[in-house]
Amino acid sequence: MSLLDTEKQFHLNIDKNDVGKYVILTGDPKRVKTIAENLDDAYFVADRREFVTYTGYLNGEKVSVTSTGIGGPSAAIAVEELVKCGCHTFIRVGTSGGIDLSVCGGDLVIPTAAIRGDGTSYEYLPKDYPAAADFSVVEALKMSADKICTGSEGNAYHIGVIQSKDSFYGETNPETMPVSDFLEKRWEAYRKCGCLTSEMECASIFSVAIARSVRAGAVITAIWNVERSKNGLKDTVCNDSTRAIQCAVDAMKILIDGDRKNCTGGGKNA
Ligand SMILES: O=P(O)(O)O[C@H]1O[C@H](CO)[C@@H](O)[C@H]1O
Ligand SMILES: O=c1cc[nH]c(=O)[nH]1
Repeated sequence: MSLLDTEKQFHLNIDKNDVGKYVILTGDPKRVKTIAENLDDAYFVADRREFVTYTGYLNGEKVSVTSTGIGGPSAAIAVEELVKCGCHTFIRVGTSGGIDLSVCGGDLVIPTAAIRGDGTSYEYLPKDYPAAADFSVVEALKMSADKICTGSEGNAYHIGVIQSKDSFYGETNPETMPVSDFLEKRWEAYRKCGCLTSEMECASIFSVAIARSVRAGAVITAIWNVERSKNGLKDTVCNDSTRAIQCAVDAMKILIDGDRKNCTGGGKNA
């Protein structure tokens, strides 16, 4: 008998009765309650380490919200333990720093894939395998972003490749690092390739999802874009996740309804 054989998952302190099969993930534990307020009849489930979980309902289906903490290792643990509890569909709601000049502070970014600048994904996938988001999740997020962003005074949304990395300050203060040359050249190459924005969990989350045959996608708010100010463009700072949360919630409803219509239990192998 090991500590891992208990009914409750070792880190998240949840079991399969505590969570729905559909889960919204987010980095910040304090964002979980705010997201859960968008579910019907949401209730608190567990709070251990960086992992806070609430459960409620969308369109009558049980849906959970769980925080992953910052970075790939803890995000991978969250997805692993949720999959062990039967979860098969994940949408990450996150924040990021814009890279492509078209991305303004407050814009939404829906990744099709994440550059694997994390360490965790290398313990899951071969090094040349892409950390791609699940297409049906991307499609559902695009449908909801179309509705949220069309005709609104607010910000645009973008779909494409993003960067995941392990060091926040390696992104924001690369010039202070002994490896500044490497970091700055790499960032510039990503920018030239059209990489949209930079965050810290998608590559690991998508990689675990691929390895475990479940679906994962993300909607990320770019809270600023230093490339814009460097290039003489206006750089607005907007750290408001309201639209990303709405986009994720609406997309989850689309996925739930789609699974019901197709008479599948959801998930990749359904
Ligand atoms: O807002 P969250 O989801 O935490 O995402 C971003 O914010 C954190 C860094 O400030 C990293 O976790 C990064 O991925
Ligand atoms: O610039 C940013 C902002 C949020 N999160 C990141 O990882 N980078």
